[in-house]
Amino acid sequence: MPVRLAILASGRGSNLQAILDAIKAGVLDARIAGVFSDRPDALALQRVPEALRWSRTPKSCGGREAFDAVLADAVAVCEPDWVVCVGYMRILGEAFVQRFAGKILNIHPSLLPKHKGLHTHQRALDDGDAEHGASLHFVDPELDGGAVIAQARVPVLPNDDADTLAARVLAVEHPLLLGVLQLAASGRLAERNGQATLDGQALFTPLSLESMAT
Ligand SMILES: Nc1nc2c(c(=O)[nH]1)N[C@@H](CN(C=O)c1ccc(C(=O)N[C@@H](CCC(=O)O)C(=O)O)cc1)CN2
Ligand SMILES: NCC(=O)N[C@@H]1O[C@H](COP(=O)([O-])[O-])[C@@H](O)[C@H]1O
Repeated sequence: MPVRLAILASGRGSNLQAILDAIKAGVLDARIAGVFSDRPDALALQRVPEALRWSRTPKSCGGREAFDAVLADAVAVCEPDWVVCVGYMRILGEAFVQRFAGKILNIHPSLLPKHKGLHTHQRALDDGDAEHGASLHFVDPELDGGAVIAQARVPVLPNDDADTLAARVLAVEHPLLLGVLQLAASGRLAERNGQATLDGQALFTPLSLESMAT
């Protein structure tokens, strides 16, 4: 039975497109139950049929807390097995996180716990990091503080700027996301007591792209 994915996105949706392509290719046993955005103009919304799109602005809902509640109700309607944040640029409130506890995943463009938050590529450059990358983690109320499931690493090159580095990271985000979603779809992934577990065993170090490929 395909797992039901509720997608939260605020932007162009290349990670969503990677999910759609994997489903179509038959390599991800999942279906998109809905795409939810805080930005009605998000290109991610255009990647799915209109019936799967939902968008409101926090302002139209009367502020952040009210928006989170309306969003949670809308996500609940599609009865997701997993809620997947792919470039969703709003911090989810505690009530939302608790309502979907253990089911919310996020892809973050840094090697957590380094560079939580925004502008991660420029910060990696500013810090002179030799490598950078992406993390796939469970979402908890703390921003980018949830248990890390998997990471993909890329070198920082001498002539990099934030855009070239972001492009190199994005290229590994897609396989990282799909590798973790395949584990989720096969029932092997879970969050227990704030820890990521695979086949019931706690993950003390994040999975790598290579380890998920085998
Ligand atoms: N409770 C949580 N919510 C979210 C998490 C999380 O780990 N815990 N991850 C984020 C995604 N994210 C980084 O991966 C992230 C999203 C948004 C922000 C942020 O500072 N947003 C600002 C608004 C920014 C804007 O409008 O452009 C804000 O919400 O005030 C930082 C990191 C998804 N949610
Ligand atoms: N803090 C969250 C964050 O910055 N997420 C990042 O937004 C981009 C979305 O790209 P996409 O819309 O092409 O999938 C991705 O690089 C993702 O890591």
